[in-house]
Amino acid sequence: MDKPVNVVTSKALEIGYGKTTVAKNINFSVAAGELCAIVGINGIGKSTLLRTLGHLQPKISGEIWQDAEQIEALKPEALARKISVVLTEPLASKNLSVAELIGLGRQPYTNWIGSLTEKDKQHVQASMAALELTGLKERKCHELSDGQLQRALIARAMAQDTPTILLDEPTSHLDLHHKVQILKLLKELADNHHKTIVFTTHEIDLAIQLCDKILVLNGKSNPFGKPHELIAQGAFDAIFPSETIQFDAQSGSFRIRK
Ligand SMILES: Nc1ncnc2c1ncn2[C@@H]1O[C@H](COP(=O)(O)OP(=O)(O)OP(=O)(O)O)[C@@H](O)[C@H]1O
Repeated sequence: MDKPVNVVTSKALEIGYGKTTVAKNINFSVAAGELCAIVGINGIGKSTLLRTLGHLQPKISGEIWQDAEQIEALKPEALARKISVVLTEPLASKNLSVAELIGLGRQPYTNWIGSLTEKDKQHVQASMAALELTGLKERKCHELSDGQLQRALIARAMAQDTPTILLDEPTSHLDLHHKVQILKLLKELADNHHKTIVFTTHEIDLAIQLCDKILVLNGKSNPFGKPHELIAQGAFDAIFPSETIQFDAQSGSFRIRK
């Protein structure tokens, strides 16, 4: 059998700030074509983990691998061609047009002036088309709805053309329809464009329905696996206090305890 390609792996990973540990014992492996959600309660360390995986902050201990290389061994240019990161932070300039924002995704490939070649422009156009943004390409980013801006940020990551895409809460501030739309787009990017996609979310029910893999940060063992395996292990049962919310393994969703 062929070896899986573009695998992002963590082994005994410990994350945090300075000497303060936020989470440890994090072990997972996500391959090309797989969509993986990181879930867990507020403050458990989802965003910290995502930033650590993108090498935007240092780990405390353990290992993060992108295929056969540990990410600390990658030079910044090599990292920018392997991993794109979509964060929740506000944009530095919302005065950019949608096309300009997506064009920034080509920075790892452009010359020092940042001018786009024909190939770069083709990537920008393909990303715009995939995220259904072509009709909005002249719009300024401050004129977009939250859902449209989220799509533009994902298009920028797609234009960066990295095998791995990491996203921090790509569905926050969106209504249910647009949450599902974004998650289906991510699934489509993983399936049809063979990306390795890891994102943080509070939408556990949706992640169970749509993701190939889920990492549950729970402050202890941090179970990881396919949704049905995690359901069978009871990994979702103790995420929230049982006196308020119960996980229903039959439907794979949470129920309010009345
Ligand atoms: N820059 C920072 N310096 C020190 N501690 C931080 C910093 N950012 C976050 N923390 C702490 O790290 C812990 C994990 O925060 P993080 O944002 O990763 O959690 P999260 O699971 O993404 O939370 P949420 O679901 O609320 O977004 C929290 O206790 C938080 O206060």
